[in-house]
Amino acid sequence: MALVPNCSFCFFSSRRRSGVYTPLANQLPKAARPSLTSPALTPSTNQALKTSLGPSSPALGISETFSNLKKQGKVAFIPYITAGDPDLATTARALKLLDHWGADIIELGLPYSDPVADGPVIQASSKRALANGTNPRAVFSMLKEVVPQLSCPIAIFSYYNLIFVHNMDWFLSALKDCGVQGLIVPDLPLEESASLRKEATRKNVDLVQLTTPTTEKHRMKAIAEASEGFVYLVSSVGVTGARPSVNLQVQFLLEEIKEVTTKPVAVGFGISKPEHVRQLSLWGADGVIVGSAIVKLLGEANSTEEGLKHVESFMTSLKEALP
Ligand SMILES: O=P(O)(O)OC[C@@H](O)[C@@H](O)c1c[nH]c2ccccc12
Repeated sequence: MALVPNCSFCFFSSRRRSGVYTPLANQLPKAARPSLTSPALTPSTNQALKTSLGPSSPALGISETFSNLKKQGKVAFIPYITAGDPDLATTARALKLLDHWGADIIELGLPYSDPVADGPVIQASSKRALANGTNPRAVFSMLKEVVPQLSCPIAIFSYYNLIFVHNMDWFLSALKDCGVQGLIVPDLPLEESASLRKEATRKNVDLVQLTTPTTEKHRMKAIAEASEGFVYLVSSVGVTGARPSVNLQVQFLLEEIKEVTTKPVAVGFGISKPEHVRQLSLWGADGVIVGSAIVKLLGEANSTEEGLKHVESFMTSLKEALP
């Protein structure tokens, strides 16, 4: 199904029993974080470290992150994972490791029962997370503990219905309280986003807007003007999911969008190979967003350890292809 920003979806999510987030075991400052294979990540070491650690320096904002990277001639690497898949303790650990492995911004998805813009990999991931009771409250309580230890900003990814049923003011206050800096709502068309934009601005949360290959230029301009933090350029029509190659149209879409905005533009959908990220950076993308390929590695591994190790080597291969 094409992601059509000017079509509003109406979702009814079934309310879930409240998930519980157990306290995070491994709290390590960025500098002290060994790779996954190191024995240092044992509960007893982490417990000892836990008492001595204060919060790391607060993460930069999303816009600052992009401007710092631009000054260095670098492109932002933005991984997406689904919160609660396979559980929130693993998500807490994955956030810290993605940060340690060089994520510049992390997109954290709230699992939802009707993810119409998602392909099978993220749909399955959401299903697993919902099955273990993951819900926004549990995710936010996990983030309250983890965000102060990250050096990269977090952007929450949520379908609009989850915001609607939890009350917009509560939802955005909760984001602010746990230190989340951005929000991406793929099924909220620009024309229907005024109140959410107003609330997000009040709470100093960047509401990122999305533009697609089918977006008319005048509308692309309006979307870019309304977008905070960065503009999300969806690379291809259809749903999320790794693709063999990058849509060649993206080169022209990037040229077009850069004629109408100076805001950073990050490209997502289908990115899953080093040659994809290399090509996008040559075409002028300010960031690349990788979701399904990472979610698949995590979700299909025999164990969490194995999944995280696969993600580490996959992420390293993509980061090496970026300037
Ligand atoms: O999964 P992909 O093809 O790598 O695309 C990024 C995507 O996962 C993430 O940005 C995202 C997850 N669900 C979405 C729904 C719509 C737009 C974007 C998304």
